[in-house]
Amino acid sequence: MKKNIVLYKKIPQEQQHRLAQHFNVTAFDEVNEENYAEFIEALKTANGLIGSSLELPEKILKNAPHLEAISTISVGYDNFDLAYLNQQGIRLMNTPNVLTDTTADMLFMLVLMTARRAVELSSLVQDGKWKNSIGSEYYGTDVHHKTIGILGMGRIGQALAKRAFCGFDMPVLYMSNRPNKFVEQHYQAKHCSLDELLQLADIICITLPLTEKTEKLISREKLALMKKTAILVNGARGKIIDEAALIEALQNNQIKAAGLDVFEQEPLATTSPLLQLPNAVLLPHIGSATTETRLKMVECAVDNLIAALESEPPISNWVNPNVK
Ligand SMILES: NC(=O)C1=CN([C@@H]2O[C@H](COP(=O)(O)OP(=O)(O)OC[C@H]3O[C@@H](n4cnc5c(N)ncnc54)[C@H](OP(=O)(O)O)[C@@H]3O)[C@@H](O)[C@H]2O)C=CC1
Ligand SMILES: O=CC(=O)O
Repeated sequence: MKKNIVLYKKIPQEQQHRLAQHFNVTAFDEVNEENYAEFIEALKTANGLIGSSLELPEKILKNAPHLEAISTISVGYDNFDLAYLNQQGIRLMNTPNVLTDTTADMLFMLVLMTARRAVELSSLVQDGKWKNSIGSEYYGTDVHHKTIGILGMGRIGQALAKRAFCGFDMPVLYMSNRPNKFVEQHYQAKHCSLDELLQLADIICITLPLTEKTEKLISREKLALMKKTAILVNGARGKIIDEAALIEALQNNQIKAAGLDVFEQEPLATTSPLLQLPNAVLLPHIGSATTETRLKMVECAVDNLIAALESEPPISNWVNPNVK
């Protein structure tokens, strides 16, 4: 007999068809206020879940007493309570690797956009305000040969270090749980403490996961350590930065600029002071958002769910393999 699964994201037809060959699928393009009760009802018989961009804490998953596996279409899994999943014996799978290069490309784009003031200057053209050759008040900052500081030297951190060192001749500093021989040998990267990195780097990029240890890691005190000319780029999770403190630092020109793909609350509120700041470049969480990569992520997540519900371990991309 087929197992029951709930799909809570719109995915390509072909991939939904693959799921339907293996499972009874209850599908939601997204979960919202209107279909929330229906979603909770579907959880009651669900053996598996697949989707992304939804907080699924214990109080929601309690409605799913038969749940065996969750396949998230993302590499990050901070929207789940891992301790609860472990306690309940629920397998969690994610989609690492397939999005690494695309996310690193986006991060480097955000570095360049922020340093070269791309949004601000593009709007001059679009608003018909480009009348003369631009003056020094609009000059940007060089990126090549500047020191990049990377927080978290995992898959995306390494791909970013490669772009910075090989493409832009940038000395690389990094902060990670442990030294990484590969980046030290190939990109001459130097392992340092968080405080050292914040004091020395010209461009600081966050590629850490959101955990209890990294939440608000970039606090008011840490922002105060950065150079006045520093650029801060976050392509990981918004809650790693104290956003109110960052807004103040940008308003007071305590640091030069920030490039943000992620925010404490998403979508960003239309009342956020960040929207008024010319020295903030804001993107709507698009790290992996290319047609090719999003398709690979869905394919990977579908494979993961089929394996999690139909195979014996070892299973790829298993976040909590301690759960049998
Ligand atoms: N903007 C977007 O659209 C996207 C955002 N992301 C975000 O990027 C994050 C990173 O992805 P990825 O590179 O694949 O993940 P990885 O797990 O490969 O890399 C994370 C790195 O951070 C290190 N780390 C974790 N906690 C700490 C800490 N407290 N101090 C220092 N280092 C730490 C890890 O070390 P160790 O292995 O020792 O724990 C690891 O090296 C994801 O978790 C996700 O949140 C990812 C894709 C797209
Ligand atoms: O934010 C995206 C992810 O894959 O994690």
